[in-house]
Amino acid sequence: MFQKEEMAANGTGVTSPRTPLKSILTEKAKGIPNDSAGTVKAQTIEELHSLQRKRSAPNTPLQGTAGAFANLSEDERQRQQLQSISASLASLTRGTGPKVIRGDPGGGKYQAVSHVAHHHHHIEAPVISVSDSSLKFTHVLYNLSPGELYEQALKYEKGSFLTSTGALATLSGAKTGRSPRDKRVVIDDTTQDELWWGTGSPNIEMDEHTFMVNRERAVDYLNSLDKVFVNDQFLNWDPKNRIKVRIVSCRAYHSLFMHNMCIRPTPEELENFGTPDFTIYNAGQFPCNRYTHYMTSSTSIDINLNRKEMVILGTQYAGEMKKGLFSLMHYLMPKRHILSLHSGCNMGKDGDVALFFGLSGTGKTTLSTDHNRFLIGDDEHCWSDDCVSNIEGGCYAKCIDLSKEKEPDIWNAIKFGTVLENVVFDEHTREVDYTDKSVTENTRAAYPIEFIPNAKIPCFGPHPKNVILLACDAFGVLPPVSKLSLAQTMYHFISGYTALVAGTVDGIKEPTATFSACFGAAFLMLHPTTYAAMLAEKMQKHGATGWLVNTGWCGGSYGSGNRIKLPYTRKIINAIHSGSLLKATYEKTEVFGLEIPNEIEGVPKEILRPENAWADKEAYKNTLLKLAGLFKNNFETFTEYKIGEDKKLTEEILAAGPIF
Ligand SMILES: Nc1ncnc2c1ncn2[C@@H]1O[C@H](COP(=O)(O)OP(=O)(O)O)[C@@H](O)[C@H]1O
Ligand SMILES: C=C(OP(=O)(O)O)C(=O)O
Ligand SMILES: [Ca+2]
Ligand SMILES: [Mn+2]
Repeated sequence: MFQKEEMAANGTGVTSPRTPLKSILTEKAKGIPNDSAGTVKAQTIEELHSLQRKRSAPNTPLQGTAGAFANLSEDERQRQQLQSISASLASLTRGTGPKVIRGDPGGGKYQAVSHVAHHHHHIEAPVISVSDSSLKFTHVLYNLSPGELYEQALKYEKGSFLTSTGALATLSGAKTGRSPRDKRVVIDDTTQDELWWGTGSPNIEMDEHTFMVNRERAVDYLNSLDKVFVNDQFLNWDPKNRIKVRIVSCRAYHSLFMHNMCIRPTPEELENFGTPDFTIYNAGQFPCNRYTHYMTSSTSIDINLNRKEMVILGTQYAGEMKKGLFSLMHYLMPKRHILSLHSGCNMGKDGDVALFFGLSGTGKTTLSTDHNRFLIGDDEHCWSDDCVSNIEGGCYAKCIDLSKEKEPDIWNAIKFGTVLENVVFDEHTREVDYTDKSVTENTRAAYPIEFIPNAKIPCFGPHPKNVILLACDAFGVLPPVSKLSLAQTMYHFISGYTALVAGTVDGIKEPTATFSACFGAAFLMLHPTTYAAMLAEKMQKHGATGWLVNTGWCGGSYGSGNRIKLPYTRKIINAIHSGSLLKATYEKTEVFGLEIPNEIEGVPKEILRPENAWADKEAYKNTLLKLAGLFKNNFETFTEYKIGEDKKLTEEILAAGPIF
């Protein structure tokens, strides 16, 4: 247990008061009044420095003997917390192993506390490194604050820098995006029947034993380190359906990223945190063993629903943690009859809520972050019988070509506390060049949602009125906006289309169509029709209107046309929110059968109808038919499925695709 003498011996406890030395006055100084207020109370330099940092619970462990009563319970709390963390990190196949103690090995500001119940004396951190892992100590940096994490990153992690606006610039290493091919899900008696496997599914199977092999590898790696970061946080703002998550990681960057992205507990909530519902072991700096069964590269992201654990090896891209937890929610929430959504969400002053679905880069974050509306969340939500709630506590915005004029709220959110991934900055001024793609095109900013001035906190709201499906159509044939019937909404939701221009190689780049069921197949755990049926039911019940918005090209495909200007898309979105677009007159398009409004205030009439915007009408028609064919091929896999109990709706959905 924790003992006072040992604390004093460690240099951080109380020392016996010394008699201050008498000051010597020189002849010269005699005329100058003694400014007693300018003398510090500290007796030593260490003490002086310790005064600089005000103690606070719960992130900074208590030092000294302030408040005997509070101290006791704090010790006990810390002991329990450490027991829980070391249980998390225990090797499950060996009797002995590294021990977890609290604090930073290098900092000296943290107090080492022995957690091992049967050790009644304090054990000091080893001075020499020992090869016997049972003698090894791993320090836990538990729920550190952004300031503490900045210091850790700047001091120990190469590639960490302060930018001119106070953000923490980091590098995610070799991987600058997710590795969906390296994702594995444990197949067991339960998941075999419950989950979506096979063609089109993101869930590639792995057996329980292999999961344990990777888990052991991750845990051993984490335990071999001098320190690990532990975040205990929440998912889902709906208090009835909150999930407790623990993230064990090796980098301050990862800890700060999750601090920003998950919901941050209050000190009281942290005190009563208890056992997490799910734990991530992020040993991303360390590769998996490619000779292990099921491994096809040195990266592996493994989910075990039965053990409520996720293991990350061989990738430091922080988005894996965020989207791994999203996959978990896609499993847990439908079990509670709650629909999990890959969407942004915001609310107007009158309480009208809109959802923004779309694949990566289509505008969920950009368009849900709207200065005239309250932001509920930018990427992951739950729709229950009571409300729509954000799963996360932060946003993850793309930064490529970010401009202050077009996206002021995101721009201003990039300040102290924000993690800026893989951006390039001026070595001297530390000003970020958002146009620079030298590291990657997928540059990102992760910030707490309250960095957006009009965030709706707590992040939930009433049932949605509008469901906006975003597609960045690089073919340039989908209209900038169309109103959808329920069947059309379901057809496009299940299709999950977008077409981006991949790569930055010189020469002409063909747009490539991507179809991703429910606008996020990569994160689905159950068959897409499960989610689709729930969406249809909810939209019907609450009378929500579906819209298809093309945030991509118009007047031609990528190369000849241009991307629709963001201010125009914002005007379109405003007309949806205000209800004015619902009252417009419409005309139906051929092939896709989409209802296009005849006019929208502030948007040039000629861009509303794609064929009018294209100079080459024949090229337009050919491109349109090409895309329609791609839609048809993609939907083939779904034609055998029923969507919910409503047979009529299923038939309507099948008929709601392109006809040619
Ligand atoms: N018309 C437009 N509508 C939406 N986004 C646009 C438009 N034109 C350009 N963009 C850019 O496209 C990107 C959309 O990315 P983002 O909102 O992060 O997508 P998501 O959150 O869906 O992954 C942003 O960089 C944004 O500036
Ligand atoms: C973080 C991601 O989300 P998005 O690109 O949709 O913002 C991702 O897909 O890796
Ligand atoms: Ca996403
Ligand atoms: Mn986004």
